[in-house]
Amino acid sequence: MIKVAPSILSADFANLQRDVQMVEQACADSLHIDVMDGQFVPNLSFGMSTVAALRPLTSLTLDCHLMIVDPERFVEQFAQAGADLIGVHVESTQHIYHALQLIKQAGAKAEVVVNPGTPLNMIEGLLPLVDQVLIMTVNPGFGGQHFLDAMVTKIAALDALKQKNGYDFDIEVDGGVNDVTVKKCYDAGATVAVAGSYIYDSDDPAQRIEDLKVATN
Ligand SMILES: O=C(CO)[C@H](O)[C@H](O)COP(=O)(O)O
Ligand SMILES: [Co+2]
Repeated sequence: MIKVAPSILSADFANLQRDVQMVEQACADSLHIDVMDGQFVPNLSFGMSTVAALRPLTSLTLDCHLMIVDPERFVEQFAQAGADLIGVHVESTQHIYHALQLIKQAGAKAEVVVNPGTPLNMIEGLLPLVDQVLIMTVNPGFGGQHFLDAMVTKIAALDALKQKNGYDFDIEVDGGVNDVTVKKCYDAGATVAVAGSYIYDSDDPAQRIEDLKVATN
Protein backbone atom coordinates (compact mmCIF):
# COMPACT_ATOMS: atom_id res chain seq x y z
CA MET A 1 0.00 0.00 0.00
CA ILE A 2 1.36 3.41 -0.93
CA LYS A 3 1.97 6.16 1.65
CA VAL A 4 -0.10 9.28 0.98
CA ALA A 5 1.19 12.85 1.36
CA PRO A 6 -1.59 15.42 0.87
CA SER A 7 -0.31 18.65 -0.70
CA ILE A 8 -1.67 21.76 1.03
CA LEU A 9 -1.18 23.71 -2.20
CA SER A 10 -4.80 22.74 -2.89
CA ALA A 11 -6.06 23.32 0.67
CA ASP A 12 -8.16 26.29 1.76
CA PHE A 13 -5.47 28.78 2.83
CA ALA A 14 -7.95 30.59 5.08
CA ASN A 15 -8.52 27.29 6.93
CA LEU A 16 -5.12 25.64 6.86
CA GLN A 17 -5.32 24.33 10.43
CA ARG A 18 -8.65 22.63 9.71
CA ASP A 19 -7.40 21.18 6.41
CA VAL A 20 -4.18 19.83 7.93
CA GLN A 21 -5.90 18.26 10.92
CA MET A 22 -8.57 16.77 8.66
CA VAL A 23 -6.01 14.80 6.60
CA GLU A 24 -4.13 13.77 9.73
CA GLN A 25 -7.34 12.25 11.12
CA ALA A 26 -7.90 10.57 7.76
CA CYS A 27 -4.59 8.64 8.17
CA ALA A 28 -2.40 10.66 5.82
CA ASP A 29 1.20 9.52 6.20
CA SER A 30 2.87 12.93 5.84
CA LEU A 31 2.05 16.49 4.81
CA HIS A 32 3.51 17.93 1.58
CA ILE A 33 4.34 21.65 1.62
CA ASP A 34 5.18 23.23 -1.75
CA VAL A 35 7.58 26.15 -1.45
CA MET A 36 7.85 28.33 -4.58
CA ASP A 37 9.94 31.44 -5.20
CA GLY A 38 8.60 32.83 -8.47
CA GLN A 39 11.97 32.15 -10.13
CA PHE A 40 12.59 28.42 -10.22
CA VAL A 41 8.89 28.07 -10.96
CA PRO A 42 6.46 30.75 -12.16
CA ASN A 43 4.42 30.82 -8.95
CA LEU A 44 4.65 31.87 -5.30
CA SER A 45 3.38 29.89 -2.32
CA PHE A 46 4.59 29.21 1.22
CA GLY A 47 7.75 29.95 3.17
CA MET A 48 9.39 28.80 6.40
CA SER A 49 6.97 30.86 8.49
CA THR A 50 4.12 28.66 7.24
CA VAL A 51 6.09 25.58 8.29
CA ALA A 52 6.70 27.09 11.74
CA ALA A 53 3.01 27.93 12.11
CA LEU A 54 1.89 24.41 11.19
CA ARG A 55 4.50 22.58 13.27
CA PRO A 56 2.64 22.76 16.63
CA LEU A 57 -0.69 21.86 15.00
CA THR A 58 0.18 18.39 13.73
CA SER A 59 2.40 15.42 14.42
CA LEU A 60 2.50 14.51 10.71
CA THR A 61 5.90 14.43 9.05
CA LEU A 62 6.35 17.78 7.29
CA ASP A 63 7.69 17.10 3.80
CA CYS A 64 8.90 20.41 2.31
CA HIS A 65 9.31 20.47 -1.47
CA LEU A 66 11.56 23.45 -2.22
CA MET A 67 11.03 24.85 -5.72
CA ILE A 68 13.47 27.71 -5.22
CA VAL A 69 16.78 28.83 -6.74
CA ASP A 70 19.86 27.92 -4.67
CA PRO A 71 17.91 26.16 -1.91
CA GLU A 72 21.07 25.67 0.17
CA ARG A 73 20.56 29.29 1.31
CA PHE A 74 17.43 28.31 3.25
CA VAL A 75 17.51 24.62 4.19
CA GLU A 76 18.74 25.24 7.73
CA GLN A 77 15.90 27.69 8.35
CA PHE A 78 13.34 25.19 7.07
CA ALA A 79 14.75 22.52 9.38
CA GLN A 80 14.62 24.92 12.34
CA ALA A 81 11.03 25.79 11.45
CA GLY A 82 10.12 22.12 11.85
CA ALA A 83 10.55 20.46 8.47
CA ASP A 84 11.23 16.72 8.90
CA LEU A 85 12.13 16.09 5.27
CA ILE A 86 13.44 18.66 2.79
CA GLY A 87 13.45 18.16 -0.97
CA VAL A 88 15.75 20.10 -3.30
CA HIS A 89 15.65 20.05 -7.10
CA VAL A 90 18.80 18.88 -8.86
CA GLU A 91 18.11 21.59 -11.47
CA SER A 92 17.93 24.40 -8.88
CA THR A 93 21.55 24.64 -7.74
CA GLN A 94 25.17 24.18 -8.84
CA HIS A 95 25.77 22.64 -5.41
CA ILE A 96 23.24 19.87 -5.02
CA TYR A 97 25.58 17.63 -3.01
CA HIS A 98 26.25 20.46 -0.57
CA ALA A 99 22.53 21.25 -0.30
CA LEU A 100 21.80 17.61 0.63
CA GLN A 101 24.65 17.58 3.15
CA LEU A 102 23.31 20.75 4.77
CA ILE A 103 19.85 19.19 5.10
CA LYS A 104 21.29 16.19 6.92
CA GLN A 105 23.52 18.34 9.10
CA ALA A 106 20.43 20.31 10.11
CA GLY A 107 18.83 17.07 11.31
CA ALA A 108 16.24 16.60 8.55
CA LYS A 109 15.82 13.84 6.00
CA ALA A 110 17.23 14.70 2.57
CA GLU A 111 15.38 14.34 -0.71
CA VAL A 112 16.52 15.06 -4.26
CA VAL A 113 13.85 16.03 -6.79
CA VAL A 114 13.93 15.60 -10.58
CA ASN A 115 11.84 17.49 -13.12
CA PRO A 116 10.15 15.55 -15.95
CA GLY A 117 12.83 16.63 -18.45
CA THR A 118 15.78 15.66 -16.28
CA PRO A 119 17.32 12.21 -16.85
CA LEU A 120 18.08 9.93 -13.91
CA ASN A 121 21.80 9.95 -14.61
CA MET A 122 21.83 13.50 -13.18
CA ILE A 123 21.10 12.07 -9.72
CA GLU A 124 22.76 8.64 -9.82
CA GLY A 125 25.76 9.79 -7.80
CA LEU A 126 23.47 11.18 -5.10
CA LEU A 127 21.45 8.04 -4.48
CA PRO A 128 23.66 6.64 -1.65
CA LEU A 129 23.15 9.94 0.23
CA VAL A 130 19.40 10.51 0.10
CA ASP A 131 16.44 9.34 2.18
CA GLN A 132 13.93 9.95 -0.60
CA VAL A 133 13.85 10.70 -4.35
CA LEU A 134 10.94 12.70 -5.76
CA ILE A 135 10.07 12.07 -9.39
CA MET A 136 7.95 14.98 -10.68
CA THR A 137 5.05 13.63 -12.71
CA VAL A 138 4.08 17.14 -13.88
CA ASN A 139 6.15 20.21 -14.62
CA PRO A 140 6.45 21.94 -11.24
CA GLY A 141 4.69 25.17 -10.32
CA PHE A 142 0.98 24.45 -10.16
CA GLY A 143 -1.50 21.96 -8.76
CA GLY A 144 -4.25 20.38 -10.82
CA GLN A 145 -2.19 19.37 -13.87
CA HIS A 146 -2.40 16.12 -15.83
CA PHE A 147 -0.14 13.22 -14.91
CA LEU A 148 2.66 12.62 -17.42
CA ASP A 149 2.45 8.92 -18.32
CA ALA A 150 5.98 8.96 -19.71
CA MET A 151 7.27 9.25 -16.12
CA VAL A 152 6.20 5.70 -15.27
CA THR A 153 9.23 4.19 -17.02
CA LYS A 154 11.44 6.66 -15.11
CA ILE A 155 9.99 5.47 -11.79
CA ALA A 156 10.62 1.86 -12.81
CA ALA A 157 14.20 2.67 -13.86
CA LEU A 158 14.87 4.34 -10.51
CA ASP A 159 13.40 1.37 -8.65
CA ALA A 160 15.65 -0.96 -10.67
CA LEU A 161 18.71 1.08 -9.63
CA LYS A 162 17.52 1.00 -6.03
CA GLN A 163 17.09 -2.79 -6.01
CA LYS A 164 20.34 -3.47 -7.89
CA ASN A 165 22.42 -1.40 -5.47
CA GLY A 166 20.51 -2.18 -2.28
CA TYR A 167 19.69 1.46 -1.65
CA ASP A 168 17.23 2.34 1.08
CA PHE A 169 15.32 5.44 -0.10
CA ASP A 170 11.63 6.07 -0.63
CA ILE A 171 10.43 6.92 -4.14
CA GLU A 172 7.87 9.73 -4.08
CA VAL A 173 5.77 10.93 -7.01
CA ASP A 174 4.17 14.36 -7.29
CA GLY A 175 1.67 15.77 -9.75
CA GLY A 176 -1.57 14.55 -11.27
CA VAL A 177 -1.93 11.68 -8.82
CA ASN A 178 -5.42 10.13 -8.59
CA ASP A 179 -6.85 6.65 -8.01
CA VAL A 180 -5.83 5.55 -11.54
CA THR A 181 -2.38 7.11 -11.87
CA VAL A 182 -1.37 6.12 -8.33
CA LYS A 183 -1.57 2.43 -9.26
CA LYS A 184 0.73 2.93 -12.26
CA CYS A 185 3.25 4.65 -9.97
CA TYR A 186 2.98 2.02 -7.24
CA ASP A 187 3.37 -0.85 -9.68
CA ALA A 188 6.50 0.85 -11.05
CA GLY A 189 8.02 1.13 -7.55
CA ALA A 190 6.78 4.38 -5.99
CA THR A 191 6.36 4.20 -2.21
CA VAL A 192 4.94 7.67 -1.48
CA ALA A 193 2.32 9.61 -3.46
CA VAL A 194 1.71 13.35 -3.17
CA ALA A 195 -1.83 14.39 -4.02
CA GLY A 196 -3.23 17.90 -3.87
CA SER A 197 -6.27 18.57 -6.01
CA TYR A 198 -7.44 14.93 -5.95
CA ILE A 199 -7.77 15.13 -2.16
CA TYR A 200 -8.67 18.73 -1.42
CA ASP A 201 -10.92 19.48 -4.40
CA SER A 202 -13.25 16.73 -3.20
CA ASP A 203 -16.29 16.90 -0.93
CA ASP A 204 -14.82 13.98 0.98
CA PRO A 205 -11.01 14.30 1.30
CA ALA A 206 -10.81 11.43 3.80
CA GLN A 207 -12.43 9.09 1.27
CA ARG A 208 -9.94 10.21 -1.40
CA ILE A 209 -7.01 9.28 0.87
CA GLU A 210 -8.62 5.90 1.43
CA ASP A 211 -9.18 5.50 -2.34
CA LEU A 212 -5.47 6.04 -3.04
CA LYS A 213 -4.55 3.41 -0.47
CA VAL A 214 -7.16 0.91 -1.66
CA ALA A 215 -6.02 1.37 -5.27
CA THR A 216 -2.55 0.17 -4.25
CA ASN A 217 -3.50 -2.54 -1.80
O1 LIG B 1 4.76 20.23 -6.46
C1 LIG B 1 3.65 20.48 -6.85
C2 LIG B 1 3.43 21.41 -7.99
O2 LIG B 1 4.64 21.87 -8.44
C3 LIG B 1 2.45 19.90 -6.12
O3 LIG B 1 2.91 19.13 -5.03
C4 LIG B 1 1.60 19.04 -7.02
O4 LIG B 1 1.30 19.64 -8.20
C5 LIG B 1 0.34 18.57 -6.31
O5 LIG B 1 -0.82 18.96 -6.95
P1 LIG B 1 -1.79 17.98 -7.76
O6 LIG B 1 -1.89 16.71 -6.97
O7 LIG B 1 -3.05 18.75 -7.81
O8 LIG B 1 -1.15 17.76 -9.11
CO1 LIG C 1 5.16 19.24 -4.60
